[in-house]
Amino acid sequence: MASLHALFGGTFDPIHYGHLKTVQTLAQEVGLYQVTLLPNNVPPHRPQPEASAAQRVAMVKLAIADRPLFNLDTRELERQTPSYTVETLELLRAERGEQQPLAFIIGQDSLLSLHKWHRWQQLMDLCHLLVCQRPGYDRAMPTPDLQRWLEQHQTQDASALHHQPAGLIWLADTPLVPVSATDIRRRRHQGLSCDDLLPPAVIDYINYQGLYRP
Ligand SMILES: Nc1ncnc2c1ncn2[C@@H]1O[C@H](COP(=O)(O)OP(=O)(O)OP(=O)(O)O)[C@@H](O)[C@H]1O
Ligand SMILES: O=C(O)c1ccc[n+]([C@@H]2O[C@H](COP(=O)([O-])O)[C@@H](O)[C@H]2O)c1
Repeated sequence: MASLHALFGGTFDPIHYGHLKTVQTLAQEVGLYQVTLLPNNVPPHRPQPEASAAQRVAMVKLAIADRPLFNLDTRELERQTPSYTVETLELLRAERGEQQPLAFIIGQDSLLSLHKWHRWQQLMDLCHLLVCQRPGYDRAMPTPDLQRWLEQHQTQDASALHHQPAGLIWLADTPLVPVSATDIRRRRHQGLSCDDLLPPAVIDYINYQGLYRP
């Protein structure tokens, strides 16, 4: 069986240490050798990003240049329709076959609103979910039905993620990293420093491009 392929989708407006540090720890926890960053083009459930798709990808490239765990898949940028995860996973499944273990990484905030995603119940037929903790978000699901759904899929056996193609949820024990792209954009708009929140090369790019200006 091929090894577990993990994807990490996001708007990355901009990419930051909340993404990079949590996923680096997650990779050690479950044994991931490669994590593919998947920047979306048209985020389904939020206003359009401030940075263009090209700028968001440029920032991702700078952030991962010295982090060999990560690589980049720009396929969602080729679709002008909303970047529905289920559609991207269907394409990957078709390419990689039924038996390849595939995982999609999300933060706890995304898990809590997963039931609002396009065709959300089909996601578990296509991938595992690896969920990173995030400060300020409840660990319990918003309704008893959703909590039952979570418990039906949850595993505490990391090796199962590598041996089953899809259908499991791993609630990771990753550190709480109190960084969000919203906060970074707000700090920039207010003229505040963002040192320590994202890689220096990304900060240089933001300055050079005049992004998130006051
Ligand atoms: N600090 C963090 N800890 C854990 N997961 C995170 C963190 N920041 C983002 N994520 C997760 O990374 C994925 C992509 O996030 P995204 O690019 O939207 O960043 P964000 O900081 O949540 O952005 P915004 O503040 O604009 O909503 C989402 O699944 C999100 O839950
Ligand atoms: O498929 C959906 O309906 C859907 C709804 C919300 C978010 N997503 C995906 O989840 C990932 C994180 O989203 P975001 O908005 O937190 O950057 C990103 O890959 C999005 O395209 C997907």
